[in-house]
Amino acid sequence: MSNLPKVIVKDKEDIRTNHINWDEYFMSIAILSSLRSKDTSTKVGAAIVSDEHKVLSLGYNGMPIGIDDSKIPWAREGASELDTKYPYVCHAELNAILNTERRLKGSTLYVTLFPCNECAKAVIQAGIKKVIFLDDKYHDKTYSIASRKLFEMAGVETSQYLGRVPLIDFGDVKYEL
Ligand SMILES: Nc1ccn([C@H]2C[C@H](O)[C@@H](COP(=O)(O)O)O2)c(=O)n1
Ligand SMILES: [Zn+2]
Repeated sequence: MSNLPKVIVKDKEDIRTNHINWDEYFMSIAILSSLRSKDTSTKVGAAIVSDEHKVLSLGYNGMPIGIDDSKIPWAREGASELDTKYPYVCHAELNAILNTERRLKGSTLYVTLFPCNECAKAVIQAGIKKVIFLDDKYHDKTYSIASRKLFEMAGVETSQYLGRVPLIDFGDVKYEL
């Protein structure tokens, strides 16, 4: 039996419906990347893409390289902030920026969660010109408001992805909206 995916398209004659579009393709890659994250509550994935539709880098939220992530808490709350994940975890967008030596000027970031202000600063400094995000669950948090201000002032275009998302199911790890 073949392990290749069976090709199912609605209309084999219609060139528009028998393949996914660029946004669907790159957001799907960001979603798939998010499933690499060990965060038990929010898995975030990011893909940085050139204006020629080439993938320049990928990332997901995780502990910094060389840090034994089984020794760091993944908790959201603890006796002190030091007992939570927040001071240690490296965000998906920052990882994607740091995971490449390629020039990112003029590129587009696809990310499954709207960037925080720290990542927004890194996005701007890297010369990324467009951010396409999926979820915006922290829209009213101060760091999201600051991100929007920073992006606007720096001329970084942002837009929410409202297209189709893939069904990814590895059994024990799956993506659900
Ligand atoms: N744009 C973002 C926002 C957050 N993250 C990471 C940081 C944490 O690992 C997780 C958020 O956890 P929660 O507070 O929802 O339990 O997502 C990121 O990578 N990029
Ligand atoms: Zn961030």
